[in-house]
Amino acid sequence: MNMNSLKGEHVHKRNAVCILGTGDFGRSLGMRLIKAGYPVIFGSRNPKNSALLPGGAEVFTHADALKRSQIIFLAVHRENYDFLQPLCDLFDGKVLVDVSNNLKINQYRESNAAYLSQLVPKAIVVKGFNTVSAWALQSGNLDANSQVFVCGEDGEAKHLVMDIARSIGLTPLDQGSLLAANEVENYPLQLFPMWRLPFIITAGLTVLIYLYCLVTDVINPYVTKQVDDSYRIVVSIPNRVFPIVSLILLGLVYLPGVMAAFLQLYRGTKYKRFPNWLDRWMLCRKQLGLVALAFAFLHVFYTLIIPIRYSVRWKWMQYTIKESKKNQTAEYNQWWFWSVDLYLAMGIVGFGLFVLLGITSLPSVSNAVNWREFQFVQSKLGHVTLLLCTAHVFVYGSNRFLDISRYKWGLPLPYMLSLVIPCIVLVLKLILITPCVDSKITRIRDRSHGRRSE
Ligand SMILES: NC(=O)C1=CN([C@@H]2O[C@H](COP(=O)(O)OP(=O)(O)OC[C@H]3O[C@@H](n4cnc5c(N)ncnc54)[C@H](OP(=O)(O)O)[C@@H]3O)[C@@H](O)[C@H]2O)C=CC1
Ligand SMILES: [Cu+2]
Repeated sequence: MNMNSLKGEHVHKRNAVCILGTGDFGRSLGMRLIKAGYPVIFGSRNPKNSALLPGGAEVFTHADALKRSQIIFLAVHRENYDFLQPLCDLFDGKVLVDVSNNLKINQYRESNAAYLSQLVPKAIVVKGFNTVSAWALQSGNLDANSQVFVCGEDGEAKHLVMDIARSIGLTPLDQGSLLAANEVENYPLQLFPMWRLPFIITAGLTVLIYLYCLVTDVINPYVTKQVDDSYRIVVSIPNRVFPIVSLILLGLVYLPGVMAAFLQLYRGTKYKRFPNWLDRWMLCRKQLGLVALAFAFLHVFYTLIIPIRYSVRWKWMQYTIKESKKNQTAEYNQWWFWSVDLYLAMGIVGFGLFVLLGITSLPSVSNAVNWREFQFVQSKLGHVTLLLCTAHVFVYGSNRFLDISRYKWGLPLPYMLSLVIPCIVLVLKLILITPCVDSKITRIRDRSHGRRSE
């Protein structure tokens, strides 16, 4: 009749979940599970001493709790696992989830989950949930870090655990067999794991290109002509480095996607794992994109201040004085007007789309759009952004190349390097969207689907 009775019915459909250990993690997980409608049964060394447990949960001794449920979360530190040995027979055919973390990377020879499955051979051990903190579970603050890695030998057991994860608002990711547990356990101990590669690439590119420009723009004029152009260190050179690095990074965001599509095309199936490096690269695309966006922002700000820079105004003044002394005006150059407006416009629109891409990658926004919308924005719009930004840089540079008198040997090398990866991506993408190749890919994906449902 009313909502409560409906909810009550819903609750009855959920299977009871047992949690061994009433510490921080056990309690937080129990609270979330109860909110999601699961009956929760705690197993504790002191069942009477349980004032802090979430309301609605029941507490028993370990043995009694185990008898009441088919799925068990073990919220106890690895060092204390031996209490399970006498209870071994109660685990027969049950799913046992290992959520434990260690204090150091590779602290033990075998993963905690492997150790557990030796200790309790009758249980079906699944590793998971160790990447969420008790605090995040309790506060419901899962937006930023809702990913949980799950691995185990038994597919059905894994699905059960992944369903539970989903029902409490987490995003489970299947990592394969229990052999992956080592990696899954090391993950939370790494500092910014997804950011490491993007950070190294960005820092490397930035330093190299900066140094190159330093040599060509400051050191070379000083040594050969005794001209002191050292003021370029603070604005001119950074404003060349930022767009170049940004464009290279944006290219690197979309390169693994097109490479993966070609790999599928070559293999004729999409159900074969990608090589490890490609997987890793794909996983840090978002971070690469966000760094690229930050650099694009810097480029925009540095460009906006150009008119108020004293060095620039001084040069304009000198130019005007020179022209008036010669009593002549510069020629009216339509091509020049057009190309400057063109690259500025492409830069603005490209930057606008880039910001849009950044916004849609925020978890709170991507949760609000459905999968197709997200795919559309990130892939279609992403490649259009890349196209516009590449064109922006290309037209900007060709301006200088066509006018040989402005040609400096400092500009071309980093500039041309910045165009290489984006152009490769765009050409490959162009091939991929031609009707003939596109239909081939669709066929591969459809055929794979068919095979899977057989
Ligand atoms: N805290 C966190 O944010 C996270 C924790 N984890 C993992 O969850 C597990 C539990 O962590 P956490 O809750 O923080 O730890 P706590 O120390 O808060 O709780 C551990 C619980 O284990 C039980 N316990 C302790 N010693 C023994 C023993 N000798 N024999 C049997 N049971 C024992 C106790 O429950 P009782 O008194 O009821 O028997 C105790 O409350 C760990 O493996 C940890 O790595 C994973 C991700 C995040
Ligand atoms: Cu620019």
